[in-house]
Amino acid sequence: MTVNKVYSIYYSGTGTTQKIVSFVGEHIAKVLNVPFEKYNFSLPKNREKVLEFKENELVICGSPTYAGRIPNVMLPFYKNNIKASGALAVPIVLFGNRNFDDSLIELRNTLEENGFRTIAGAAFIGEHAFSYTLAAKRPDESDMQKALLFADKVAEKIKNNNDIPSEPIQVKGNDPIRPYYIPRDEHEHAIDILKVKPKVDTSKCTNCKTCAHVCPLASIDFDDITKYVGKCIKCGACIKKCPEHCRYYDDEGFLYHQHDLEKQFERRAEPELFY
Ligand SMILES: Cc1cc2nc3c(=O)[nH]c(=O)nc-3n(C[C@H](O)[C@H](O)[C@H](O)COP(=O)(O)O)c2cc1C
Repeated sequence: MTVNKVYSIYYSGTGTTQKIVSFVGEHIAKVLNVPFEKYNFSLPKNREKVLEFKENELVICGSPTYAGRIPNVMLPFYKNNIKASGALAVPIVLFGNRNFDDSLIELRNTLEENGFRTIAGAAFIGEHAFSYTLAAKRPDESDMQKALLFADKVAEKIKNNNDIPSEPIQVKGNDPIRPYYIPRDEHEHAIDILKVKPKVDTSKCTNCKTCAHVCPLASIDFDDITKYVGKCIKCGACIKKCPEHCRYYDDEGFLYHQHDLEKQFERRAEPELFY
């Protein structure tokens, strides 16, 4: 099997998926001495086309873990717009130090259903979109070392033709895939964060409109950035990319869940690599 081009494609609200998936793709391309291209479909205008990959191409495809799965609003793009006729693929998920549950296996299955042959997979850890302390500043130096090792293993596998099995890569996760993870309060009652949206501290806002530009669902009103014209998926892009740090959550249930995650999942989760 020869690979003549490597792609990194991803949705990434706060940039952690982008960091790992770009690095892995770029490194593999370097080792194989072939061209490399990135495709970021975080913004709606980049989710309009169908991407088709040929047999001699390798796609490193990334997604953050949301509620233990691929983000449900992005799933249609993963399912319908990333197609292949025998191209190789490597699914990678980024999770916020709790668990990646079934997100990796869901991404693997989706790629296989779309005509890819998955040859490796990985789950890395990224600073949690809801928090500045949970997995703070990850992926860090140690994670990048593991990403390097992983990229080398994938490149090696491609170079040694015989290592490419006909079966999908075995990864951790349940199949059939479990329902979305539900946050719960101290009485085990479900916390509904669906309608929660960040607020704006207008005393700090300079109206630069970064938040409106980076929203993956284009849900922030350009004329009045305190207003929403669509759904909020709480991806954290508007909060973490605001240069003045003026967007925040004040919903009681959401804050309970955030603090609960920070308390319960303080331990350091490590990347899991499958190759
Ligand atoms: C709506 C939502 C749900 C999430 N659910 C999980 C989860 O189930 N498990 C987990 O460990 N992290 C979870 N996270 C954290 C993200 O997986 C983590 O922040 C990831 O690094 C985000 O990737 P990005 O920077 O590419 O957007 C969730 C984040 C969001 C926004």
